[in-house]
Amino acid sequence: MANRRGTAVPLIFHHILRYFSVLILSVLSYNLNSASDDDAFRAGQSMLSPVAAPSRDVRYLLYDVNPPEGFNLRRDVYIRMASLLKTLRKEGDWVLVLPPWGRLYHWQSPDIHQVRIPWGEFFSVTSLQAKIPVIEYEEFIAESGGPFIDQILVLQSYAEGWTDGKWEEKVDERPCIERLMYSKDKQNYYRGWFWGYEETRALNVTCLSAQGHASILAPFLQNNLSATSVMLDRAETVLHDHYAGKDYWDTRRSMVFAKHLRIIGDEFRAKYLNSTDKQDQTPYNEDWTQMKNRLGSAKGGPYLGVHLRRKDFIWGHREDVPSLNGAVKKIQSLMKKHKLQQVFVATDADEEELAKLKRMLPEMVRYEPTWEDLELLKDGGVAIIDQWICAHARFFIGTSVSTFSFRIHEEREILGFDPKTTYNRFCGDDENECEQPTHWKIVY
Ligand SMILES: C[C@@H]1O[C@H](OP(=O)(O)OP(=O)(O)OC[C@H]2O[C@@H](n3cnc4c(=O)[nH]c(N)nc43)[C@H](O)[C@@H]2O)[C@@H](O)[C@H](O)[C@@H]1O
Repeated sequence: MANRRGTAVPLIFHHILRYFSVLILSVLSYNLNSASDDDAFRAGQSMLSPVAAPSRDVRYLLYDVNPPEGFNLRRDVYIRMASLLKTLRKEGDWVLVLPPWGRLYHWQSPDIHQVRIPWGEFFSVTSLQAKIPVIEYEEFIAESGGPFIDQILVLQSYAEGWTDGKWEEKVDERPCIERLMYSKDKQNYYRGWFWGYEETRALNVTCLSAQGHASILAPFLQNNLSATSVMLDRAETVLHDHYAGKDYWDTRRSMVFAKHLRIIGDEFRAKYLNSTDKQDQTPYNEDWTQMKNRLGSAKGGPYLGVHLRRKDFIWGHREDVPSLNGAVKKIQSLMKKHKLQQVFVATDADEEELAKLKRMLPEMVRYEPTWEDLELLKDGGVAIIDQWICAHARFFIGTSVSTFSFRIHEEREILGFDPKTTYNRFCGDDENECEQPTHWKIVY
């Protein structure tokens, strides 16, 4: 119920905003009607900027990611943007605008509205705010006075690749290499995907070749631009400032799952897997800044946790992904080895593979939401519940190079599990060297 209320308010808000933005756009288009060429348009822009001056000297950093990228890579890009924001704030009052969730390739549940989803439906925004200032996109629209983004910088690599085969960190404004995903409307504003907010427009779009860690963009944003709101598109182009360092872990720890999702996961654990925080020694503190479970202190619930990535991972016939037969054999041997009677399986397998899996592994426990649950939680919420349950298992095994599995590793690291129980993956049936995942030790 809480979730229903949570979505209803932004929807009304959205309609009001849509009304006002259409009004603003019509007034502006009337004023700018005479701007026939680009120069006149830009001259008009500086006099009549539709972005109302915010009360303080705030600058907004927005970002988006390459459309085919999935949920858990996007969570990783958030960490990179958080580092950039931290660097930017050394010289200005920058705020990170959270890109609404939606239209993700993997979120294929039919008949469910999955666009313009605020971060608050999946994560605790107050927890994020304990690390850096963030606001939801609709707050940005309200605060900045309209659905306009001053400047979009589309990040790209260098057309010429690495110079002399040498890795060098650099940033330069360059002609766009790929066809832009933005087009001009009648008023000469740029329209684009903008997370499903049809009324959003950008005033300017240019391309920036960037090679290096996220914070190399800071001097360019601080010194070369006067825009109040800047959006980095293809933000995954830049790397982590310091992967798995203290700052990385602080931001990662601040990405606390929304409470209603954790509660559903906990109730499921208690009901079907005989697993509670007390018995499992996985205490959780709502305030992530106060949470520091010693590595090895968590015991975990009496079940094996499995993340079995299928769909696009098997279509490519990758050699590091097992057949269903191979996966079931490994699961059974792990259950025997660790004396576990139950196995929880998180998977994106299709109906046909699921039916096979159920036949081969009848004891398998899965979180299967009803259509009503799914409508409320969305594919992203269900993915988080699956991850939460896997994160609490006594022993976990995931899928090679899946960021879905990586995020479970991190969650278990935060909960204080012995790394031996976490950094495990399935091997392909014919894989000769089956290297296991790296242990990225938590840093406080
Ligand atoms: C090939 C690459 O694969 C990468 O996927 P990978 O890292 O596994 O992980 P994700 O980026 O999360 O993308 C996989 C998506 O598939 C669904 N999914 C996968 N496994 C499960 C599961 O066990 N339970 C539930 N509920 N949902 C699952 C979920 O929507 C998840 O966000 C993509 O991020 C890249 O963009 C690219 O497509």
